[in-house]
Amino acid sequence: MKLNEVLKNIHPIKIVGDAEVEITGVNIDSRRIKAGHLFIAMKGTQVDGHQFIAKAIELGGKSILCEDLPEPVGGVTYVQVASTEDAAGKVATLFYGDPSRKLKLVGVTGTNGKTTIATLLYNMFRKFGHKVGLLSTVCNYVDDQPIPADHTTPDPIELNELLAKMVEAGCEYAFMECSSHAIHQKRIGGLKFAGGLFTNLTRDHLDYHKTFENYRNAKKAFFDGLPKDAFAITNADDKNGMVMVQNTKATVKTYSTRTLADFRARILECHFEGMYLEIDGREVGVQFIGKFNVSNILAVYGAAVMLGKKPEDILLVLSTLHSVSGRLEPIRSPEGFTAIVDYAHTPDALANVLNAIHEVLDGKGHVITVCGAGGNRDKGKRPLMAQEAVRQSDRVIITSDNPRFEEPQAIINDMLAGLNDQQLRKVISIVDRKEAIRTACMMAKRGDVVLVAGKGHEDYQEIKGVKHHFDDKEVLHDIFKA
Ligand SMILES: CC(=O)N[C@H]1[C@@H](OP(=O)(O)OP(=O)(O)OC[C@H]2O[C@@H](n3ccc(=O)[nH]c3=O)[C@H](O)[C@@H]2O)O[C@H](CO)[C@@H](O)[C@@H]1O[C@H](C)C(=O)N[C@@H](C)C(=O)N[C@H](CCC(=O)O)C(=O)O
Ligand SMILES: Nc1ncnc2c1ncn2[C@@H]1O[C@H](COP(=O)(O)OP(=O)(O)OP(=O)(O)O)[C@@H](O)[C@H]1O
Ligand SMILES: N[C@H](CCC[C@H](N)C(=O)O)C(=O)O
Ligand SMILES: [Mg+2]
Repeated sequence: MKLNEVLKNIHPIKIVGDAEVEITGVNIDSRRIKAGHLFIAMKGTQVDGHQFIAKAIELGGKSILCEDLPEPVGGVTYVQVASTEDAAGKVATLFYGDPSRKLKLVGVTGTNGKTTIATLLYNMFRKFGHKVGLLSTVCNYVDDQPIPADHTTPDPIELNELLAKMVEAGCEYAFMECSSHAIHQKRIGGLKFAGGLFTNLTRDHLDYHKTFENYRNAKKAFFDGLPKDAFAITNADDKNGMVMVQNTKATVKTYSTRTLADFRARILECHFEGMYLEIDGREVGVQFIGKFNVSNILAVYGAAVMLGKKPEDILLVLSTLHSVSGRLEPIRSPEGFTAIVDYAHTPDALANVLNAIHEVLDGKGHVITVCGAGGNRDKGKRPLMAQEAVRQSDRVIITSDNPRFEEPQAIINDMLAGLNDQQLRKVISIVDRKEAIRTACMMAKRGDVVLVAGKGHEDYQEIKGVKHHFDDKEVLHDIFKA
């Protein structure tokens, strides 16, 4: 492909050299440059990619997209733009054949529920007989082929490469999570969305966005960017639900478990095995628990309706779907208590999961919670998470999540600092996560619930840059076998 073909959707300030040069690849990371690639130099949060331009040329890069023109090297073409961050997605999309226009792409954003909703939509549309793609925190899929994910939303190059693979595999639909980081860094730039979904907004990632307002605006930018022929489905029960869609060109639809909305549901009955719901006047049994999952299910239902599926067919498939890996996943112990592995890693998610557990327990058992908080992430949420855990549990064991480059005990101390003397009486702290889970299981009696929160599907614990194998579910199964 020729360089000028991938520049069609951007407005270069200046081009130095041959714009007709053939390019064999596009990359934002100099370390991945191969002969003939276009290197896009981006100013990141850690380093300025411009300092790797020489390295990219040394590795065979034949063209450079940048904001600041360096001293030119013969035989290399330079394209200057105002923002490489803005250009990267638009360029990558054209290089990969504009894949998002060749399938129906639906994005999900919000603080909690993205993985759940995107995965349920993926499972549902496969059950409808379509080939489907999924981009999510847990794993990416090109039809039935899993491709490991290390971000919630991949970088613009990997993202378009994956979408192109989906198109090539014959996928008609793709469902993806759009994290606030990704929207803010324009990783999704240049993509054409058929629809967007909003879940909810509570505090997270303030380490990155600094203020709640910036965080909200990052999410809102996704809806601002949707085209006229897309749909925007928002949660009318969330304070920020209508804010999200106030400037969108897309067709707005709402869902609610409480007020008037386009898509509505209420709980008729609930057990640990699932719930009976009434959705838009029809009854359906689902294999999920928790009020927040009713919202997630409604978002899925609404998206399927907007994608042209019939309500009765949607409900039939919904009743066959089950919980997403590490999201409210129950494991029964031989002693007769229930362990629940969940990915709740924000104060709000913890509160919701504990609520869901109490809805089912209905006062007939104790709740023992094991939780921690991730290192090198939002510190402000730590004391709040401890408070939420204590508020709705009989005992709490505070432990390590992914300490990353922080001291595990220091993170635990930040959590404990949120508690008063009376609250502290319910709490013990054990740095070693395996020991913490084991201790919780020793405390539990028949009918109790042990909630193991924070890591969900993760099969590692990240300590000082190294990912050590660790899997909450595996630890529980080992304890139950012994
Ligand atoms: C804070 C953050 O979001 N950082 C992301 C960002 O990196 P950055 O801008 O900091 O990059 P940088 O390290 O400063 O480098 C600048 C540029 O120089 C390039 N470079 C760098 C070194 C080199 O030798 N050569 C080279 O070319 C880099 O490729 C980059 O283009 O852009 C990169 C490419 O897209 C991401 O991989 C990187 O994710 C980091 C690893 C990360 O941990 N991100 C997390 C916080 C994240 O994105 N999480 C969200 C949401 C999670 C959630 O909602 O739960 C996610 O979508 O996963
Ligand atoms: N609609 C919801 N409202 C509140 N909490 C939710 C909701 N859905 C899921 N949760 C809780 O949040 C946790 C994370 O859910 P999920 O992985 O679906 O969210 P996510 O938005 O993908 O998170 P991440 O930002 O880490 O990718 C779940 O384990 C559950 O505890
Ligand atoms: N994708 C999120 C998930 C965090 C999950 C939790 N286990 C942690 O490590 O904090 C993040 O990177 O902030
Ligand atoms: Mg996710």
